[in-house]
Amino acid sequence: MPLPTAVSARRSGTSQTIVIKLGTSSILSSHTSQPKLSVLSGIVETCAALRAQGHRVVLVCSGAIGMGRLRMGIKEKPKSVGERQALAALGQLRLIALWDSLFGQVGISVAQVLLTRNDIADRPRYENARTTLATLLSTFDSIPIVNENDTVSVSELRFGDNDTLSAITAGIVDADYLFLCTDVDGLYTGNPNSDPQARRLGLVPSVAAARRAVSVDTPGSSFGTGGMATKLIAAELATAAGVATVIINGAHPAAMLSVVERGLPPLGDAAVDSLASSISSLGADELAQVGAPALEDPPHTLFLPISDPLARRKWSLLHALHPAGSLFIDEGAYRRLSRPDSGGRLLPAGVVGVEGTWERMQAVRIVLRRPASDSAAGASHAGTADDELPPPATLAQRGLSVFLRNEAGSGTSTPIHLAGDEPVHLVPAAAVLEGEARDKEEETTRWEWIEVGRGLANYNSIESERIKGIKSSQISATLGYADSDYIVDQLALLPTDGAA
Ligand SMILES: N[C@@H](CCC(=O)OP(=O)(O)O)C(=O)O
Repeated sequence: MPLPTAVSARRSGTSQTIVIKLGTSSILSSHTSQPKLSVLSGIVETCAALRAQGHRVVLVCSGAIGMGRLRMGIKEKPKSVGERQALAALGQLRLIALWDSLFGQVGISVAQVLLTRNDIADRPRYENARTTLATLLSTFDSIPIVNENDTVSVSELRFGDNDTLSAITAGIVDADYLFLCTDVDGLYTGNPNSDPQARRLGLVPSVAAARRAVSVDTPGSSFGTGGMATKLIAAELATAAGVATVIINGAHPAAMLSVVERGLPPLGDAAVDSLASSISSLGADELAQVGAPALEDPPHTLFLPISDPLARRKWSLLHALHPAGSLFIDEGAYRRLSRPDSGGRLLPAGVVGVEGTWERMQAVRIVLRRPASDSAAGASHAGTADDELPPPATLAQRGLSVFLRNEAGSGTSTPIHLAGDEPVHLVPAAAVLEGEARDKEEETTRWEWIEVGRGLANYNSIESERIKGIKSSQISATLGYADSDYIVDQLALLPTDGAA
């Protein structure tokens, strides 16, 4: 089915697609817990004005749990998952009813879109969500209001925070702008309440540079799930998809009109270059340049879209589709994949292990297994609960158990944010593949596991397990059929720091 114009006519003329993310703190008062009606009305008026200028608007709105607490008169934060999910069910209804009534005053139809990661887990479902959103925007000229489907989402299929959800939504609808509304004026280098040197970043050409410039003590979204860390992740995801990302104070929604009217500075502009260096060097004089006068009114932080964004399919593969498992590859396979003529296809011969359960055409992680250098091994294991690898004699009896951990060591969840400076390390809790006989040398090798890319599986996980390590010419004899010579297609490699 051809895509409606909202998605296909990207950046044509002056009509833009604008995603606005509203956190709980933007819509509910932290003092009274009541809806900020004047702010909500301002958002409605701003959306109406943007649409009158020919733009399309998508809202990503938090607050279901907060509204549920308000409705049920619950003062404390809910502790159990069940309570949070039930309160979200009670509150989402109120939230959407409030928006429906406010937008109804200006004749705009709104549509509720509740998503879990599962809903965009594979290519067909991702395309389905894309078509639905595009149809809502174009055919029905409405404003989709997106939230996580908190009531049914289980931890491994959660987006986790609506900053990330909004960035993924922005990628799905090919947005031009993503506005992350919060309760401060932008991204600060420190906490302006306690640090007189703290500056608001104005124009940010590189999220990585901004990350180096910003201390962890930055304010923002103190009443919601996401803080500035999740906003930076969202900015990185969205700018990689070619979406200009703006952190702005949600208390003054009309400011978004000025930002869109002004447009983006020309890429490669000298001012942008000088700001790029000022942010990364952090000198006091240079920091004074951050927050250029052009961005003072209205105050905000603007992350420029990267000039050569990832192609849509590659972006969705790396950042939106939910990987159902992992294929572990050897260094030879990784070298072949890194060649420009690899065609993004992986032969079964280079696969040394399979983990997870998936069907054909689901996304899988491509994980490089290589002997750990001493320093890398030390870094990978620092601070882990399972610090010591099991002794070699027991390895063959243990099932493969790996968890993802980023450089900051922030836990065991699977991060979807993988385009940063550092590769994400898979830390082996037991560096052995289940049921696999290892020779002495293999058993004593300490492996390092690095996610290097993602791809779409041509064979399901059971088939993949059976054909791993064999030549393509043997697939037919092994499975009784051979639908493809390749175990994975459409493989996209992550940016690396020289993993091979
Ligand atoms: N989905 C949840 C909010 C999750 C979230 O990220 O909240 P916030 O940090 O306020 O944007 C809800 O509607 O309550």
